[in-house]
Amino acid sequence: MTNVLSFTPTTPLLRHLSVFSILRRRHNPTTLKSPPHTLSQSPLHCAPHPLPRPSRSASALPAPADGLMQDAGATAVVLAGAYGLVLCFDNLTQRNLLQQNLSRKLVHILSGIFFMLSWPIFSTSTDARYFASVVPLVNCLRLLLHGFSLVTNEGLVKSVTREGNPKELLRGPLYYVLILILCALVFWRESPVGLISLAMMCGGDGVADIMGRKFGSIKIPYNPKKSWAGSISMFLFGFLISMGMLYYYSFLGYFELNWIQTAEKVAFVALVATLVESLPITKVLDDNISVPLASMAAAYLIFSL
Ligand SMILES: C/C(=C\COP(=O)(O)O)CCC[C@H](C)CCC[C@H](C)CCCC(C)C
Ligand SMILES: Nc1ccn([C@@H]2O[C@H](COP(=O)(O)OP(=O)(O)O)[C@@H](O)[C@H]2O)c(=O)n1
Repeated sequence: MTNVLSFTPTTPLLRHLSVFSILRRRHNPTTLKSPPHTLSQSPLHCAPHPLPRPSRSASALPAPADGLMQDAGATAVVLAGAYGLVLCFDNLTQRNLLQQNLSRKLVHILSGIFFMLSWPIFSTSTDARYFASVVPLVNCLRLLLHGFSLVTNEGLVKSVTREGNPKELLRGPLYYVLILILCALVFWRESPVGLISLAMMCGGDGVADIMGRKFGSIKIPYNPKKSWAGSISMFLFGFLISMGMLYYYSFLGYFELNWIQTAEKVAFVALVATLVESLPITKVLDDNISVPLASMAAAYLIFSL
């Protein structure tokens, strides 16, 4: 199998791989007629492996309806997961088993990571990304309703804000879900750019807060609100979670990676994200916007080389 990380925008958006068709392919070696493509590079789209059309029994639904059912079900499952995650941390915070700040950060870290992990359960349809984007969109509406106090939900506010002020929902958390929507729609499962950017925002920035608050006695010279411990954690966890996510998608057959090159490129993106996160610009630009956007730009450039 050619071991190259490569993507191409020229190949039309062929049928995307879903975890089921990949597992079917993996466990049915006879269908793997030829090694996957080696493609020219571009960071926007990878042409999925040539997939044989799955054989369908006479009683099976026609492909579009089948995909529609799968995407509708996946959307319901991920929506329930999102609601359950926040409810779980709400309970832990309400029972004072978890500090509010830590609860918010764990929701920050886990929401995006679980969201990315869920993408392969959606169908191979080119519309699957729109179904997946419904989840952060529903949460966006939820944050708006609660942020403007049109609806009250103590638990959500307590598990997702710093001081328990509903208006806080209209900043960090809202930008966070908007970035989830952007990455799902623009990059989806086809490109490492979205996965790496979300890993930096969720894993890197989230862990930086936890480690920085706990061990951040030595501050960064140009930003006394940030610390070396926080920034080093941002780099390390942003890198590790990005690589882990790329390995997950590689295992499922979405990417073929040259791991040495990929590690070097992801390290570069993690460095850029860490530098941006350390800047004293939070009052002007929330780091749930600056970190993922800087990561997208850096990842797009470095994966184009
Ligand atoms: C607390 C959050 C952001 C705050 O960021 P910061 O200001 O501390 O830098 C995250 C808010 C998460 C949101 C309420 C729920 C998002 C759920 C997500 C769209 C889907 C998760 C699905 C998965 C299966 C659990
Ligand atoms: N690089 C970093 C990031 C955060 N932190 C610590 O984490 C706290 C919250 O960081 P932040 O303002 O970036 O929080 P969010 O905007 O990510 O919620 C900071 O006030 C620091 O105590 C750090 O020490 N070093």
